[in-house]
Amino acid sequence: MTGTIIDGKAFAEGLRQRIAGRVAELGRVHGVQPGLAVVLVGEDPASQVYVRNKAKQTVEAGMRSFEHRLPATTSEAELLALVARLNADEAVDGILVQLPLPPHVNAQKVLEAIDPAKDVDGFHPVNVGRVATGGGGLVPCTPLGSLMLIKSVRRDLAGLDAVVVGRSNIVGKPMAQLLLAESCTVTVAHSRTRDLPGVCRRADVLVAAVGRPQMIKGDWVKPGAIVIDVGINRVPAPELGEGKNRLVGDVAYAEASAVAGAITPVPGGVGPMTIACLLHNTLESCCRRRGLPFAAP
Ligand SMILES: Nc1nc2c(c(=O)[nH]1)N[C@@H](CN(C=O)c1ccc(C(=O)N[C@@H](CCC(=O)O)C(=O)O)cc1)CN2
Ligand SMILES: [Mg+2]
Repeated sequence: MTGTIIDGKAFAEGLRQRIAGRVAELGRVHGVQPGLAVVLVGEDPASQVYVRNKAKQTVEAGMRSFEHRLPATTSEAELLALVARLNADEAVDGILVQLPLPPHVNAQKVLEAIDPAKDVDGFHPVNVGRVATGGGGLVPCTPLGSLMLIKSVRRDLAGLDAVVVGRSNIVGKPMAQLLLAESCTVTVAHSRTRDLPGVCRRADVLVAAVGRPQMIKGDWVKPGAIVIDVGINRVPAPELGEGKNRLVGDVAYAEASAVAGAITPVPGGVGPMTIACLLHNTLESCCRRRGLPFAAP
């Protein structure tokens, strides 16, 4: 038996098309064009790819893209000054500072300097608090996309046992909040959890966000479970040629897909949803900032 493969690439493409339709309508009816500013500090190769893709998909959705590429030597004060300018810029509805930042910059301080109304990453404590209290804050993109994929295979999650492996501020903690809001019974597991395989085996919904290649084995998965793999790990792949790498998730996919009811692949699962949800949040912040109605696209 192989579980349903949840095609995040196709879902993200559909979502981006629906967003583009809404953006076109905003322009026609209200003369408004959402704008997203993305800030990249330094030359991290993966971050450069993500930022390029964000800018490309922003423009394809009909939004304005403002790219700010700064050298790795940029000081915290210079970065804070840029954030202040973007906060004040009426054409900018969303601000995203690509992570990771260089070690000499206090990332939390920079994230907290972003106007919560423009915080399309949903990392500002005001949005974290609103999401935790059900108050309609901007939701971090990866957990939001993961929830959309879960709900694409099962609408009603009430009463299900959900296990989130990983407790990061970016994925694990907000994911747990979203599943709790869906009336799941949520466990957040992490590196110090006792009997992690046993805890995972209880999960009707299992979200893996630990950053360890293929750590979650097939026999940790409850038969029929929905498995969401947030991991993006580059591992050596000598079979592809000398010095080559390939991407794997946090889940041992071949084993787990034989047991799961539905599972996301890596690549092509959660990853593409992250940028689609960034556009979703930019549309949402544009509408909310201007007092226009926003309904999920
Ligand atoms: N400010 C932020 N920084 C970072 C975030 C974030 O949400 N906000 N998330 C990650 C990186 N990220 C977006 O920034 C991201 C990661 C992965 C993908 C994606 O499409 N992955 C593909 C594979 C891509 C590849 O081949 O490398 C997939 O999984 O299919 C998009 C965006 C860290 N920083
Ligand atoms: Mg992400």
